[in-house]
Amino acid sequence: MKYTLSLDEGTTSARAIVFNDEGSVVAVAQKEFEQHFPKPGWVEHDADEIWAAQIGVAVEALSRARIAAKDVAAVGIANQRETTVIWDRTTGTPIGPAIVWQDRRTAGLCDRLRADGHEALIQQRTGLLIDAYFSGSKVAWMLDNVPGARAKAEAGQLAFGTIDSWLAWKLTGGKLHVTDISNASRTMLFNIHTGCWDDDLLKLLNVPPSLLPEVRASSEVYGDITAGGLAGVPLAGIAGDQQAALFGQMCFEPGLTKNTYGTGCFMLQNTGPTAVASRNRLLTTVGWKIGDVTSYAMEGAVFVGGAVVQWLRDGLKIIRSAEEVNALAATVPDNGGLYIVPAFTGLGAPHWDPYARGTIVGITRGTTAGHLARAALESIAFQSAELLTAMRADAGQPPVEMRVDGGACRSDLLMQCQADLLGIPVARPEVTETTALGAAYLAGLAVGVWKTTGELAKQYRVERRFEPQVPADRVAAMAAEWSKAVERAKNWATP
Ligand SMILES: Nc1ncnc2c1ncn2[C@@H]1O[C@H](COP(=O)(O)OP(=O)(O)O)[C@@H](O)[C@H]1O
Ligand SMILES: O=P(O)(O)OC[C@H](O)CO
Repeated sequence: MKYTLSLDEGTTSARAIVFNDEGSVVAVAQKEFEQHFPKPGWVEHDADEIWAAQIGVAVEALSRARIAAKDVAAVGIANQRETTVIWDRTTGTPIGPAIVWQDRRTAGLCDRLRADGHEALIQQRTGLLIDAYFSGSKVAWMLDNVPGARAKAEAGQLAFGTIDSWLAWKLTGGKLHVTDISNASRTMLFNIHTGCWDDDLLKLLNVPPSLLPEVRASSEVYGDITAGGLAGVPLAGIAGDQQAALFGQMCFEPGLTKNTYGTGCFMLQNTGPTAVASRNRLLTTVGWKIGDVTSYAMEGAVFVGGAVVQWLRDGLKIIRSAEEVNALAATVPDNGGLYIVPAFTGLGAPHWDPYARGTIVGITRGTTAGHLARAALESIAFQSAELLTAMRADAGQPPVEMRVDGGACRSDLLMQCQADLLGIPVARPEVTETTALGAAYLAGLAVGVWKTTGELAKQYRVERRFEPQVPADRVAAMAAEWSKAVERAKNWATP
């Protein structure tokens, strides 16, 4: 039996999962790490804490699977994307906290780039819209705000990486400074058509090229791991977690689409070897590169998805665990006219408003905690439905079903609501750890555990399909109410 090990480094926790060659989960280990919110709109992680959590759970997963490093054919990484780390090449020490993808501190810089007329160039080269979400402005901020950073960067002493690069560096004791093309495509510094870092964009953001990792394919042997517990195992797969989930959902053909319900929600459609430019404020991104072939995807990103449930748990304290939201929401037959727009860190696609903030509208004397729970779950489904509306308007091939995964897809209530609002079936697979599965597949393909994507596609199994049950005119009325609520949330915080 050949095993693959996935390191699934998400926004709130590091997970390690051992898969067998049938793509089934053999063992899981998970550790949450701390979220730092030093100022409104700022979100930071400690990169050293992430590394300690990740290597810890990797060792624990092997032990739970009762296997050793020698039994592992390959390791794959799937990571929270865009989150930016800069570290000293000699000491391996981060120069400051990692700036997380949700962080809005660079919204002003992004406003200036837009005002100076760079939007069209950036969209054409990178497939992205100018937004604080992506790594480029975060790198610029660190170089300009961490004392001494710019001089060190110009002297070639610093390395930049998204979390995949950071983990690859740590796993190999500083031998590898690499990223994969799917992660590079989220930096706003990378040309998705030429497959190279873009000199014009590096100049625009004043980022010295010496900082940058080497861009590699998503499935290849990058090098052997040296870190204790995994020593000798090849690192052979890297992808951003959302692209990894698209791969793990076996969306190998153009038109196949998935939505992941984690901290945020990320809807991606495979568009094949063509980078399709969006006319509806979605993103064009690299799905993966295997051999010489690059596959592209169209993406809609919602910043707060499952995290609204965490807010009910940790902020309002009206539930004790995430799954309790479902029982609480079931105490009411409908939302009673209540809408929560969880724009806690602004709004992503298709609105792209960094100054939007969370809003609750429609409160009456009859509003209960049950209505809040229901409105929270519905907000996840409404935001995702907006993504599909944009995707339908853009895509040559509107999706015929939505493949779902991520922590919050466990909620049957949410999935039924989602099918109703999307108007297409929602398919929940048996293995919902599709992010990790995608990274395992990418790594396993590189070392011959599996030979082709056709072989992988045979492993796809649906656990439950949710069919739309609400008439289209009722859905349209609900969507109109939601849009009114979104307008109330927009443009609230002061730039
Ligand atoms: N049964 C559930 N019902 C609704 N939401 C849930 C449920 N279980 C987990 N969640 C939500 O899913 C999210 C966790 O999903 P996960 O895929 O682990 O996220 P991430 O990879 O972003 O850290 C949390 O935000 C949590 O609130
Ligand atoms: O950690 P997740 O699963 O919420 O994913 C975060 C995304 O990669 C951000 O772009």
